[in-house]
Amino acid sequence: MSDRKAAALAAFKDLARDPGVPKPDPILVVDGVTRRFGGLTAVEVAHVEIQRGSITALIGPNGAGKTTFFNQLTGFDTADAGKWTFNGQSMSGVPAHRVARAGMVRTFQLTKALSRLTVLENMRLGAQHQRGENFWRALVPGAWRAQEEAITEQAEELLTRFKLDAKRADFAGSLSGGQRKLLEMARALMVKPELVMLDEPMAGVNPALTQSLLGHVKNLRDEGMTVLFVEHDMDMVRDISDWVIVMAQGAVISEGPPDTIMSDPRVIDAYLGAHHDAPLSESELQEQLHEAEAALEAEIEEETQK
Ligand SMILES: Nc1ncnc2c1ncn2[C@@H]1O[C@H](COP(=O)(O)OP(=O)(O)OP(=O)(O)O)[C@@H](O)[C@H]1O
Repeated sequence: MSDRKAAALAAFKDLARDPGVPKPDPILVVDGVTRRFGGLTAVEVAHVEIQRGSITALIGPNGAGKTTFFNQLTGFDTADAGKWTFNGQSMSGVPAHRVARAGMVRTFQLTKALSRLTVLENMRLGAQHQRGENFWRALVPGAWRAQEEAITEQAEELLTRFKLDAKRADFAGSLSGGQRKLLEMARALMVKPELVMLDEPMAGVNPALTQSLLGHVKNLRDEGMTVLFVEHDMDMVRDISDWVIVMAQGAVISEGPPDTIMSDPRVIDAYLGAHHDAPLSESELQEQLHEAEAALEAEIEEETQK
């Protein structure tokens, strides 16, 4: 186990499993964030803290509000109410590019427009907000060029690390599902973030690339970054997260370690209540089937005894 993993686990060791439980050293603190779409309250998070230097998974049934919450925190969506701080600095209402510049960045799925750019161009775009203001650009072209070169150099380094260097001149749209995920992660690192927020990092990834992607996510923590990710794949959640936060119907309903979180009755209720997309592994599914069969048999027996 890496030192950082051990430190992260030590930080969570004695924490209560309550929604909103305070963390020893939070990098992100959220209070009273709500988002309504017409009559629907998509997000209603009373309080939540993300521990610095850890990998935290955000899980919950479809429509629980995870993506909306991510979008609010990173400035891509507005909140109807609420406050949140990153490193003690208020981020409520701050636009996305400034949130990223402050060190909090989220990954994005490749849009159509980005697919038509090359891999290297995508990386360079990731650094967009690092650039000097246009004013200085006009006045000091030499300095600008030096910065451009530094950005390209950083992009090349990251592409090598993510084994995408051979693809640098290819259109991003030609990459496989897993390579796209690697590019999304590499692009986010262009701003040298402290907190990396990953939206479904394993979605659409071929099993051959799974381990490599998991390794990259763990590396982020081992290099001192904090990772918060939304994911439906419970095997991945168990494999890499130090702590799990569960959302349902917009609110945080439970928190806890990955190996026990799914046995929390509040979590079971939330997933069963959602009637779809329960994040069950094969063995859990089997167990649930057995339980249902046993219950049915007991019921039949009861009926026949009447
Ligand atoms: N722009 C929007 N306009 C109207 N309703 C929206 C909008 N965005 C999200 N919603 C609704 O808000 C709720 C939360 O959606 P959200 O996508 O945040 O959930 P999620 O937990 O990320 O779900 P999934 O796991 O399926 O991605 C859903 O009921 C969704 O239909």
